[in-house]
Amino acid sequence: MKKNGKLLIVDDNKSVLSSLKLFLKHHFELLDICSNPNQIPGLITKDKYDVVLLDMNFSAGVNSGNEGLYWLREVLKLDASLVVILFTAYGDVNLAVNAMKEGATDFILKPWDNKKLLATLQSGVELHRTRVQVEKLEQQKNYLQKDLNQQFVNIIGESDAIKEVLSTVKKVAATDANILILGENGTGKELIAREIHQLSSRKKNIFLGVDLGALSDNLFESELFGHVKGSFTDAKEDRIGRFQAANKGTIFLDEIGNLSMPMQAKLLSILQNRVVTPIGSNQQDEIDVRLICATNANIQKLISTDRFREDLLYRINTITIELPPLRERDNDVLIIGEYFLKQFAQKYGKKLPVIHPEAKEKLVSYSWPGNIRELRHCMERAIILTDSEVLQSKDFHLEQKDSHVSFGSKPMSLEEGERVIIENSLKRNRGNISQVAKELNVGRQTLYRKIEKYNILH
Ligand SMILES: Nc1ncnc2c1ncn2[C@@H]1O[C@H](COP(=O)(O)OP(=O)(O)OP(=O)(O)O)[C@@H](O)[C@H]1O
Repeated sequence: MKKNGKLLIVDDNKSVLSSLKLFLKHHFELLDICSNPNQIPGLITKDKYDVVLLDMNFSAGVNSGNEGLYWLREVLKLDASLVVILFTAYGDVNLAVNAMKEGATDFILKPWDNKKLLATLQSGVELHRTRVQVEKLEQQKNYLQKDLNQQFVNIIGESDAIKEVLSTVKKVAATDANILILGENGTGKELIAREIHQLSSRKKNIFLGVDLGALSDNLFESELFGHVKGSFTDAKEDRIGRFQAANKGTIFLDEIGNLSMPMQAKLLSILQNRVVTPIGSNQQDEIDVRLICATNANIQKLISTDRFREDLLYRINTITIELPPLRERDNDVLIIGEYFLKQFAQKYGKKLPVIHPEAKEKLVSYSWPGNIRELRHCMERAIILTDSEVLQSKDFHLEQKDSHVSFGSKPMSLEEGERVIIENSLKRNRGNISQVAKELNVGRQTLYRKIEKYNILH
């Protein structure tokens, strides 16, 4: 017979306790007994039991049932989802009705019938499991609701660079491999993460994004793993973490490079053990999530300066996808720009303007430090402000400072200049040494020597 359910029996009559234990221990996976109700607060923690079978009268000679009602309230304060079944030799209908109003689920009279008692306790276990499931689904729904408010966006672009990314996305989506997406701000890392989820077998389940950059160390654990009511001052109610909410789906951890070392250790242990423990609970929740991480930081540099754990990197980067900056995506600036123009013209009820060839040149030669997000804002602003059918250069307000080339106005030595040139060329050619050597017209060996000399990470 399969044992199912976790039960606590509280009764001051020790012989009642031992005969119940003898009979019920074959049916329940956990069975605790207690003859002193004052021990209840020490015994109950969130989700430890499914059902509490609670005597109504404890002090000798008192049989008003008031003690039972008092302890019923205390039990429910400790875990509101618990199923409490009251147990009394002096039961009457009024007492039963009062107890049910206070949150008891059922009532059993002594002397009891074993078969009936067992059936009542077993349905109590089912009821508790359903309550917990409903609670989780309710919170998952809240997360989903937030996600539904996100607009669905097509991935636009015809450059070789983006085509290559999309072909990798198709290959890896079907697997459950952990993926690390690298790329500057606004290059579409989240969009790509969503696409991977959409193309995976998990697409019917939740995609949950977490901006780690916005989470303090204090919030990290409770947001990701959940907490039980009262485990810290602001924990006003039980709450599931994002890992539990994303169960069977995909979790997207953005800005992973911003995670502090202690939090990296916590994340690593979760990924190794595939279980999370909410703060204040001693129950572990198994997690089945696909992990996609993203960062705009140079992870190798963070590792070499002891700011990122190498073992964590190996856990999260089974596959790495690098998103090229917009300036390296050939004509995509115009293709994506015109797509946004059309979108915003519709949104603001304007006639779709065309872009003057000179303005097109300006858009193509601009370095787009904020990438596609900046392009989107730029197009929105142009549509809002223009009354003309042709958009001129002046209609696009571009940040003139070219952040890519970091030759500032302050004096610089020849060597410093050389270093900046090499770094920029490496960025442009995404670390491809042969292309950089060709572009700078030096031999590969010379280039390697200089990279070493200037301690350039690539
Ligand atoms: N190829 C694309 N086609 C259409 N829209 C895109 C494309 N790539 C990105 N976008 C849009 O650009 C904006 C920025 O994209 P996203 O938020 O995915 O970038 P990110 O790299 O995750 O940014 P951050 O590093 O700041 O978190 C979003 O509005 C997104 O919908």
